[in-house]
Amino acid sequence: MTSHLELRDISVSFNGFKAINGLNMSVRKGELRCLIGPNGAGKTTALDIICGKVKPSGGTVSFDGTALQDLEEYEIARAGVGRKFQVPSVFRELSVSENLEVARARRTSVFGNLRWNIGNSGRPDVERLAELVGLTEQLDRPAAYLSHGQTQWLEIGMLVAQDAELILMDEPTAGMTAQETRKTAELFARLKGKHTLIVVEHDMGFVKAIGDIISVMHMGQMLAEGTAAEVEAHPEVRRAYLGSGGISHA
Ligand SMILES: Nc1ncnc2c1ncn2[C@@H]1O[C@H](COP(=O)(O)OP(=O)(O)OP(=O)(O)O)[C@@H](O)[C@H]1O
Repeated sequence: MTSHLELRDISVSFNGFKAINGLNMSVRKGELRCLIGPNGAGKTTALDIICGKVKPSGGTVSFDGTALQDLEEYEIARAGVGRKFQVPSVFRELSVSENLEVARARRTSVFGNLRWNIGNSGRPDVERLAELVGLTEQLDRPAAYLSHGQTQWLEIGMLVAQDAELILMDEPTAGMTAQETRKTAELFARLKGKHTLIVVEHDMGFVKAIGDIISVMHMGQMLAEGTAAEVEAHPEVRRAYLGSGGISHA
């Protein structure tokens, strides 16, 4: 099967330091890929490259056959790539439904949200989006009053409302309670298949709960890929995590 997203021989330097050094990664359409690795491995930078926040000094990023590496951030967003940052970018003074409306208005597809059969008919669409991300009871609440977990779900709902085909997330469960983390795993299971997801995570319990294939980065390169059992047993992965409490404390 041809890949949906393909990073080939990507390099990035910051002031002469090679943060990414010959990175390769292929992700299939509809896949939920977890990206793990010790601190400083280059995971966040890899997401920054895909969404255009950081430009590679070498290599190519291909998404659905389109070369992204030379496009501007807004052009990459328009091509269907959505990024969720660690600090959510919701409008705190607007209600949940207003935030979802704003995101729907930013949608690039003229056919409505085909992935979820969410069309152009107004509030019922917003209600369906809120249901998807578990915020039905909060529809009329200002985003400022949401819990930390609810705010993360709202931002994910906004990416769905924009019809982002590829959703990139950096540590989405950081700061969440155990119950919120569980609900997030359930949400990701619903999104998988309809969207392609790349999730950078340190919580191995969460990674095991959601991921099919796990990619392990180390020193700006791809060290290993496989199931949780495969990467945990991989000698080089074990070596990379030496001194950091092991992969379970990634
Ligand atoms: N804007 C920048 N300027 C200089 N160095 C940077 C910049 N961004 C990242 N780096 C360096 O590049 C390397 C990779 O950073 P990155 O944040 O991608 O790693 P990470 O795997 O996401 O780490 P963590 O798990 O700690 O978030 C690190 O050594 C980091 O200090």
